[in-house]
Parts: sequence; C-alpha cells; structure tokens
Amino acid sequence: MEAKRIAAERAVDDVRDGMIVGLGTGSTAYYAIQRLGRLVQQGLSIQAIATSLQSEQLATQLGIPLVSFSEMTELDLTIDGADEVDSAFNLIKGGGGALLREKIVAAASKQLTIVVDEHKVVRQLGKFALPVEIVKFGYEATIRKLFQLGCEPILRARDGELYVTDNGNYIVDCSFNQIAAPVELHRELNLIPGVVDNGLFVGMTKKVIVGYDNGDVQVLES
Ligand SMILES: O=C[C@H](O)[C@H](O)[C@H](O)COP(=O)(O)O
Repeated sequence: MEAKRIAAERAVDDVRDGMIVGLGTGSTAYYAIQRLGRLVQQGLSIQAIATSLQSEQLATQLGIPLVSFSEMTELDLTIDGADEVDSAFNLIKGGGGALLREKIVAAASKQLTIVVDEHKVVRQLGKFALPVEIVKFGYEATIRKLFQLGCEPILRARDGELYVTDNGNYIVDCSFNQIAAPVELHRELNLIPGVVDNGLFVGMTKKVIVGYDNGDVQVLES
C-alpha cells in the first residue's frame, strides 16, 4: 500500500493551476485522487475527468470539479495505475474493469503518467490475464474467437454475478502467459467482432513512477 501511495503522490507534483487532469481508477490512482483533493481544498484550481464511476464518486466527495468531453478537447495530464508495465512502457490495464474509459481519457491527454508499485514491473507482459471488454450480445461467440487467438478466456464474475463495466459490457480475462508482440495482439483482438477494446496500452505513456516497498520511488521517463 505504501509503495502505491508514494508513487501516486509523486505524480501529483506535476499538476499545476488551470490544468485539466484525468483521474485514473484503482487502488493506486486512489492515492493520487486523494492528494489532488487535499490540494484543491488548499486552493489548487483544476478541472478533472474521471475514468470510472468509482473515481468520479471519489472526486465529487473530495470537491474536485469535474468536466465532460463536451466542455473541452484535451486533457493536460492523466494519472493512472496499471497491472503490468514492461521495459518499453507497454501496459496491461483493466484489472479493475475500467480499461475503456481509461484508454479514451489517456488518448485525449497530452501526458499519461503511470503509477505502480515495484511488483507490477515485468520483463514481458502476459502473466497478468489481459482484460478484454466485449459487448453482451453474442458473447459466447466472441469468447470462442478469443480462445482461437491462443488465450485461456475467463468471463469475469463478481459475487456470483457476471461483472458488468460502467459501459454496460462484459470483461473477459484472457491468460496468454506471454505477450511477445503487444502491438500485433492489440490489433488482432480489436478486430474481433464483439470486442470493444482490450487492456493493452501500447505507446501511450512516456512516464512511469514506481514505488518500492522500502519507501524509495523511481521516476522513469522514455
Ligand atoms: O481497470 C483498472 C485499472 O486499469 C487500474 O488502473 C489497474 O487495474 C491497476 O489497479 P491497482 O492500482 O488497483 O492495482
């Protein structure tokens, strides 16, 4: 927890008055939103867009002003977590089911800062099952196509119910074990009818902040 907190809080150092900030989702992004909330209470003037209903609710509780895409065209900075980060800064995201909104917000941001603890840093992506967001209609057929791509697909469930994203879709967690070619896999997955998007974020970030269990923090930039 401490490693996540120090990484997330460090990322907030880059936030300036007047910025439009993307609020990530998950237990690491939580600490960034908390710190932003404290700074707003002390007079920092920002506007924010959340990547999930959960983060939106937290921001509202903390008094962080929210805007929508109808009111702006570009975000200055988004701070978000990840499930895996490789040495080329390719990411797996979506463990918390928010990958679609996260990708939309990241793609509209001048800068995406990823905050992780040291255990998320890997040599090659794929040990963490890749989340794939699919529409409900024909989901059995979509899952068969995912299987044919070489993964072991598991339809995500929570508390005995199928998990439904903020966008009303299902998530399939696809175990590939190793993802040797993330760019190609990203393309192949998104070509399957029924797939809305997948948790591979390729070439989207230039800054990764890693928190360590011993309290160190490392800022990596490409
Ligand atoms: O859908 C969720 C997001 O992609 C999260 O940013 C990711 O799963 C990391 O979450 P956490 O910081 O809780 O490990």
